[in-house]
Amino acid sequence: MPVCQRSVCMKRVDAIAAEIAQAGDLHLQRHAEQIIASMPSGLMLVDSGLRVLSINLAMCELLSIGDAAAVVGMPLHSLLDSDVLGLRLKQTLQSMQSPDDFTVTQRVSGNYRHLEFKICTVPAAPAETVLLVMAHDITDHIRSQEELKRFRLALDSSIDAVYLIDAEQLRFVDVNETAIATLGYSYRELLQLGPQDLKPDPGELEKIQHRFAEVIRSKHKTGMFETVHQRKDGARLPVEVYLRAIRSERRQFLVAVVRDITERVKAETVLRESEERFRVAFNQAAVGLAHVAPDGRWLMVNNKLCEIVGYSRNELLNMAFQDITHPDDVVTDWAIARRMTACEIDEKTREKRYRHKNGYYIWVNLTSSMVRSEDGTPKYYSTVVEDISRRKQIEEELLHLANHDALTSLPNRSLLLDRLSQALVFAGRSASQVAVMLIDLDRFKNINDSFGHEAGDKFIMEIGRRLAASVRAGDTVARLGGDEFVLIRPDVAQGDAVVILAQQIQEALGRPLTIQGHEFFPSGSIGISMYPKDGEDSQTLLKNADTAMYRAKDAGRNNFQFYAHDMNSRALDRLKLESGLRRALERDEFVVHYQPQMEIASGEIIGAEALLRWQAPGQGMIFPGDFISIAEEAGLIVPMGEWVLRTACTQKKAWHDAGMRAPMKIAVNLSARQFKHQDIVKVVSRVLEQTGCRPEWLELEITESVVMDNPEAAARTLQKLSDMGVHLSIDDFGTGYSSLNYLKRFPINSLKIDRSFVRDITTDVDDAAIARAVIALAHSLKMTVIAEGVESAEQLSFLREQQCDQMQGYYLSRPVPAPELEKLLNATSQKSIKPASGD
Ligand SMILES: Nc1nc2c(ncn2[C@@H]2O[C@H](COP(=O)(O)O[C@H]3[C@@H](O)[C@H](n4cnc5c(=O)[nH]c(N)nc54)O[C@@H]3COP(=O)(O)O)[C@@H](O)[C@H]2O)c(=O)[nH]1
Repeated sequence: MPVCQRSVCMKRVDAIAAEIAQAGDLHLQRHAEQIIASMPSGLMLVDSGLRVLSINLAMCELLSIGDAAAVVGMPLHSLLDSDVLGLRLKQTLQSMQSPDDFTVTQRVSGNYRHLEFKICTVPAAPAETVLLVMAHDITDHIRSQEELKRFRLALDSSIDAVYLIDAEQLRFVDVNETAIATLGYSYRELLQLGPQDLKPDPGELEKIQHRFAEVIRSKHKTGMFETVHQRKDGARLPVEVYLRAIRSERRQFLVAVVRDITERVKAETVLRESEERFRVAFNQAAVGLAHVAPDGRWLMVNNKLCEIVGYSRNELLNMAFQDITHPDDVVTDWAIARRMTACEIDEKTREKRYRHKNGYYIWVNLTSSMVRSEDGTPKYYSTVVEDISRRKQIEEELLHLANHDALTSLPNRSLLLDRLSQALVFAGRSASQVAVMLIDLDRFKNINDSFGHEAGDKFIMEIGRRLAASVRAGDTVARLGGDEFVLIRPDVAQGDAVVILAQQIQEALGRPLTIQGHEFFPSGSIGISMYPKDGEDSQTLLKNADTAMYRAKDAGRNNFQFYAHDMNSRALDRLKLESGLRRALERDEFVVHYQPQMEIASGEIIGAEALLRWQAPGQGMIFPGDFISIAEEAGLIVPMGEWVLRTACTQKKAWHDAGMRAPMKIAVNLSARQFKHQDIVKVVSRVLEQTGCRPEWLELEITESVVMDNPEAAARTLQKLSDMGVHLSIDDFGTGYSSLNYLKRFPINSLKIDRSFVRDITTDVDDAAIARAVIALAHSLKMTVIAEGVESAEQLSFLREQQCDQMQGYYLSRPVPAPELEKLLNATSQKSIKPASGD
């Protein structure tokens, strides 16, 4: 029952008692009984013996009495669990004064009920004292009081300060114990204050009003912010405030739950300071530092790393590590990354290369480890980068010093032996030869003795330069000391190549040399040993080359000697052949023979190939197979080739002018060296002009390797020749690169099926298939196709069946001198081809 309602009832108990007293005889007073019965509160009259005189229904309900009449006259204690009421009634009878209200707990139907009792004497009954007992059920009231107490206790126990704020007055209406403890004000003091009084900073009132208004207007009526409160003692207190707007009794309140965040702010400050310290240390570290994402992107880089790789921070943060890593190192980096991701390794240190922004590579020593989130997911690689370019450079310089001769910078003995053993291993596997040349300068001691060591050093340095310039990539020139040099040529196919090399070395050494105003004519004695013939290990080969070198010295210096005698005689033969070739042009010892070419369908001779022969005095006819390669290597092919071209063009013009039966075109072979080292376009146009031969009468035969060496340059040259009207043919087709791509790009008129395919064309299915394919290919590219080396009717018949356009070979005629070709043309019926005589 609410407090006010109870007090109304309790006031009325006196009035009721007075009313009853005025009625006179209590026992018979019907009026008094009526009054009691009609009251909503529990009422009963008790006599001085504490027996029930009268009881109303409300009291019966409170005491759980079923029949009111049955209890009249019964002692009061039989109706109640507690004897508190009895005691109070006795005290009242003794003192004749009404006691204060008191509460009795009565068990009713298994539940406890709290009853508030009021006792009053009925003053108008002198003969016998009668007491009026009034009771109310205050169980609900007590329960809600307890709930309120519990709630208050909970509120006061909260670690957060809680304020109930009157939003209009901006005053605290209530606060909890924590608020009191936190701020240092008493409860009363706080109720005199408002939220603005807790703010140390000026202008806070407006801010608070504004913020409160926002929360009140907001949909969820809540808000949260951080601020600083000031305690009573002036200390500042960082807080986090959760606000909720509530309305009660038509007034607007705000509940503020305020959490002290001093520790959190301290922790954040510590963290911020720590991060700042880390940032400064990270950026100013003397080594490069970075965080790299699992996909390789740079996430964080310090100043030193930027300095090492030459990129700005922003540039790097838009790149990945692989963008600036040497291609050879990227694979290793990813392999390590994979192992780290799989937790196989925690950390890895390695040396690798980054490409500096300026394009050059730098060596770094890199240590990386993986940083993972709490659940183990890879977050980033933490990387430490140290620039070791200088160290690497020093290492390289030391390595160079350890392996090279200080005067000439050529490899020294140690590196020479290393290279030689590598060359021997390779040659052993590929069944090739290795040449070891020991070069000893002739009379070098005289230079040293006569002109001093400075001149001697300059002399040696120049010789070293000349030797190094005379060799090709893959060769090694080393200085053993003094005036001794060694040259290694790996992968030698033929001994002839070594002879040429020895000649080149002699030539290079022999060029006059001026030092300190004196002219010298250097020369060297060269000893040559060959792997595997003259030894299978480095020491033996060097020893034998040394022996051969002494033989060269004995033979009068300035010459070369092979360790194996048969090589010397072969070298001698080759040298003889070469010097013979050099004189052959001047001495007019070359002749050109012509081999006719026939159109298969018509049997008509439509062309002839010009083929060079050498009539060396006393040696009979020498065929190109024996001298063309030497002429190529010695560079003699260029004047020889031009001579053949001129001779063939002159012959063709002569046949034409004489009105004779003659082949329509003359085919001339062009060597690779001619094609590359001569302005062949100029040579051909000059020869055509000088001889009067028409361009369409001339066909130039080139091999696949000639054009494939430098396809771009070859395409330009061939186009110019083709534009002149000269025919172009690919010789020995199928034996070289056979790149079909160039066939489309070059202005080629015909393909020549190599005679190695024609030889077994009727017996070997593969050769037959190749021939068929070449014919089909040529036709599809609108080229004519000619088969060379046709020696039999069967071969010709096969080619005819396959619609090969032309043929050339002994079956028609061997290459013959011009007059014989003329005879052949005149004598032979062009429809009935018979083998003809020739060389
Ligand atoms: N750069 C130059 N190369 C030239 C020149 N003259 C010739 N050569 C090249 O020398 C190679 C050998 O030529 P040769 O000894 O003259 O042989 C040619 C023919 O005699 C031979 N041939 C022709 N028909 C047959 C045959 O039925 N059977 C058979 N066994 N041999 C035959 O083929 C050679 C022609 O070949 P090709 O040039 O490929 O058409 C040779 O590679 C010549 O090219 C020159 O002046 N400059």
